[in-house]
Amino acid sequence: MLVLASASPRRKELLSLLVKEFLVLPADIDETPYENEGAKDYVIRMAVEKAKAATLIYQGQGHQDVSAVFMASDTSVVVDGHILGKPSSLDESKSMLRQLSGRSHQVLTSLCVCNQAYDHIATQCVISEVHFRSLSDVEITQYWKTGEPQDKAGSYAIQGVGSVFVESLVGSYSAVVGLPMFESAQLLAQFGIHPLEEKSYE
Ligand SMILES: Cc1cn([C@H]2C[C@H](O)[C@@H](COP(=O)(O)OP(=O)(O)OP(=O)(O)O)O2)c(=O)[nH]c1=O
Repeated sequence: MLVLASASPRRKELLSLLVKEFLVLPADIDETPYENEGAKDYVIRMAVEKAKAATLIYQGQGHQDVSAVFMASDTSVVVDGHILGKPSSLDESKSMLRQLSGRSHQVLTSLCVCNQAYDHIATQCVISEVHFRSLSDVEITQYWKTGEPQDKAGSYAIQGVGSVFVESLVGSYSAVVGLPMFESAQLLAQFGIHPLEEKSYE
């Protein structure tokens, strides 16, 4: 059984394109970066912690499948070395989007796939470069009212209305949305999960 350690509907939707059956177990972890922690180290640590937390929940639920595979991811927006998570207020959203206005930023999405014994842990970090046009304060406030920025890293969604801010993207679109498809397939293959070889597609 594959277990997706995530509360993100985007991740569930994207993974369902690769794997027909999997269990979703959201893992609640402390997402505070360590002091001076680099963005790449941070997103990888987050994915590993989410995956490990899911193994504990899985075992606590009494599942007996020792061959279960766990997968988790983390997406952060990085500008001038600052990690932007999800905004908790309009003020925070304004501050984030003003920082992103009229320039480029990076979106880092990590992946962790592991087994229950943790003797096989595969990780990866996908970095994409996104360029925003200049944003006015009025549209930032209007955007907040759409409800879209609230649960998104950096306070925007490239797959939603936020797409009107995005002048260009160099990298992986699916990674920015929350789950890098190419890299996910590669890591899952290390654990014997091969999307296009599943019999259910025949
Ligand atoms: C930049 C960007 C982020 N996002 C989302 C992806 C992630 O769901 C979210 C970043 O927060 P995360 O902490 O990576 O994920 P999450 O809390 O939503 O889910 P979980 O930790 O349980 O897996 O922002 C978009 O949907 N579109 C975008 O363009």
